[in-house]
Amino acid sequence: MRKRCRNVVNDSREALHTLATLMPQLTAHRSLQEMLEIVSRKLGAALAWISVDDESGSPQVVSTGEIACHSFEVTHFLASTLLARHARAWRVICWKEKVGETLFIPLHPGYSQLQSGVLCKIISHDGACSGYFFLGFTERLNTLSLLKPVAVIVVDKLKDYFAEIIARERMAREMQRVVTQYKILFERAPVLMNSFDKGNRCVLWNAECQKIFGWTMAEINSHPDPLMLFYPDEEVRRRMRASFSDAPLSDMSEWHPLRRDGTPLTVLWSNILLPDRSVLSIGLDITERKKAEQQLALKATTDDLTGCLNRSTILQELKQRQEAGRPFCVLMFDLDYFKQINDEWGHQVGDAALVHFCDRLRELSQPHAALGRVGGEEFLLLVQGDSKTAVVLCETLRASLLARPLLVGDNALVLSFSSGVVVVGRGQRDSSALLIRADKALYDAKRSGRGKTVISDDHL
Ligand SMILES: Nc1nc2c(ncn2[C@@H]2O[C@H](COP(=O)(O)OP(=O)(O)OP(=O)(O)O)[C@@H](O)[C@H]2O)c(=O)[nH]1
Repeated sequence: MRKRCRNVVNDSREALHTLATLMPQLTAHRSLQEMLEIVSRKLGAALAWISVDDESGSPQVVSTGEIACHSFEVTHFLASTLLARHARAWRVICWKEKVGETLFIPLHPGYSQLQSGVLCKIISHDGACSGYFFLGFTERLNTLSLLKPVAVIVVDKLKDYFAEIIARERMAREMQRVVTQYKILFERAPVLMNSFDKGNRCVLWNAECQKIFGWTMAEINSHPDPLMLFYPDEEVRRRMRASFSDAPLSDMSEWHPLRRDGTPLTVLWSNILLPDRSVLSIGLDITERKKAEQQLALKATTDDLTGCLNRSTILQELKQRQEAGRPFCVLMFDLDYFKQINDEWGHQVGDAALVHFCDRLRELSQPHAALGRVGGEEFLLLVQGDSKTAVVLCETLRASLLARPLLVGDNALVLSFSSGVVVVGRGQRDSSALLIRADKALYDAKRSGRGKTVISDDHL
């Protein structure tokens, strides 16, 4: 066995000297482990431990010295001493010899080595926590007659600090538990969480951020201004920085940051300014939801076959343009002999003819024109301009349908249409009257032989 170097207290002068040098070192700033090591070293103990009752029911044991001691042995040892029964704030038991036989099982190396010991029960002033403090020696206690009073004085001093140290260590463990919980929460939560310090360095970038944006934290921090990766536009970055608020989650606003592959996302962000001027951002990626909403909205307003606005949407658009008060033209189109196309070529070719007609018309229309399907083969077009604009458009469309007929196998179908035009002046707000006029002009075009455009000359 290794030769031990001890500083065992063996006369009164030495005891006093030990106490005098030990006491100033016992301060509440130290951890239990540090306290234990100092006391055990100073008093020459081969084993020292502190056992603190825990809320969990199993005592927390801190030990030091050459002989290993485990909480299992401590629990059994304490039970055998019956010290737990004593309600006094502290109490001491001394073993003059063979304490190892009480503390350890026969196979344990400490069984025969440990001869004497001092066990103290300590209850804090407020009774909130209790614990045990043990010092074990390889020498017999009757040769160390001064050890007990020294241990008693030390324990009395320690008692004052125990509650404080234990509470502090519990608090530290609790803090650690909370920090671990938050770390797991930040890391695994299915929401975007990131944080940038006041120097614009990324200090938190959770798994969801990495998954959605595609950047790792190291990649982000390799950029001089990480925000640029997500918002290349300077003005957007300025607005983003202005949105940092110290009111958490009060206003989640919609942003369109870029992913690593350059595709835009739709994210609801709440950017919380923390007291140290760092920013914690919590976000929800609503890109897919937004797309689905847009698709639903599109479906609700467009005609599935031709992609034009549907009947209710084009009529609503007509109303809005009338209310805006600016002059415009209404063109009502109807394909000629469409029934024959269906009958001769089948319904699918009829559908293709409708799509072909709308595609040609869209190509020729102004960017702000509105095209809607109001019936089977009947369409409404709203354009800026006068009757001349409308007539030119109709003629150009006829030329386009002639130049680019609908191809059905080897056959080329030239689509013909009739149209009625109404010029809408300021103050004409009755859309039903306007549609009646357009319909009448269209009917006149049909009656006069089809393939024509008639301008309504009625006045409201
Ligand atoms: N393929 C196809 N046909 C449609 C659709 N909607 C309506 N139709 C057909 O369009 C035809 C319209 O016939 P009519 O109102 O007689 O019109 P037309 O044959 O063009 O005659 P005129 O307008 O007088 O020149 C009907 O046969 C409808 O079944 C559609 O979505 N697809």
